[in-house]
Amino acid sequence: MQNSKLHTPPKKLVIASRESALAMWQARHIQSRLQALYPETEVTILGMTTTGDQILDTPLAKVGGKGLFVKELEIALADGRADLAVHSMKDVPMNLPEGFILAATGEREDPRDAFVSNDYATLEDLPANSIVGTSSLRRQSQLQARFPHLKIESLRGNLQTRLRKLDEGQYAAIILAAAGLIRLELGNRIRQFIAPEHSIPAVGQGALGIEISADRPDLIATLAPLNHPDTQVCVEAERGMSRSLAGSCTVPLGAYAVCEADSIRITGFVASVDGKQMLIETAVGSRANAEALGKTLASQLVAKGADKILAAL
Ligand SMILES: NCc1[nH]cc(CCC(=O)O)c1CC(=O)O
Repeated sequence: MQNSKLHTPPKKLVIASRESALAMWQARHIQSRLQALYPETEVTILGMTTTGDQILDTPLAKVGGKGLFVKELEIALADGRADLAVHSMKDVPMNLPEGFILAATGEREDPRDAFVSNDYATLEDLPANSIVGTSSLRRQSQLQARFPHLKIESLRGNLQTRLRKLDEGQYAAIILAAAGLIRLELGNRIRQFIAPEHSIPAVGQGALGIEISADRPDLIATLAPLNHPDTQVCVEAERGMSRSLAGSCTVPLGAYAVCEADSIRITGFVASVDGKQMLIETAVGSRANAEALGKTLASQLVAKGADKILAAL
């Protein structure tokens, strides 16, 4: 933290953000942190629409995945309209395009998936053939493994859109990330938090990513105080696992890491979409090499046959 006193921040900082309510909450959160750190700096937000926000009728797995939510923001970073972009880490591709780096990982909110329903208090209460909305293959596979009698249907759109579709009666229940609901003060919509053992979260779920152009190394010291070291190493381990398995939102895969004193404990899974094949492994290793720990976990999964499950997709 002494750094922030020693180094001179820029006079202006522009934050690129998607315009969804959650993205804007996250951008404003980072804006106020920066403003508190650097009262002399003018910190503004540049709101933008991304391709991912526009294609709402197709599951993400089919339209090309995570990159769709970050590309327009990266163009703004590259051409100097913005200095930093704030993302949900979950939406950040495993490999950033050349010329971009993650400058900081912001503290994780609750990483769990949440059960949201107007008619049922828990997943266990849903009658056979109930329609559950989610477009995440990760959520689908884990739900179907425990509740093969449920029907999963696609559900896209930002949080408000998804809640509206639930309220219109198209679904008996939907599954959302608790983090987004909590941040938008919609935590009262959560009927049940699904334990990470039952729904292993998405890589990076609940964490924030701060991306900059690799041509702006001057910003690294400016943004360093936003980094949350425990979140950073855990997300690094999760991303190491996913990267190693060439993971994206096109495959049913998840990983969740927690810090324990000097080590990290990470649990990850790979499954078939119907959840009938499900591999879950845990690895514990040093914080000092989080990415390598993720790779170790990936090789444990591969040793159990993960590559066969992934190839069959
Ligand atoms: N894929 C969209 C997305 N990206 C981040 C979040 C939630 C917040 C987070 O994980 O940080 C969501 C919505 C959801 O999955 O319900």
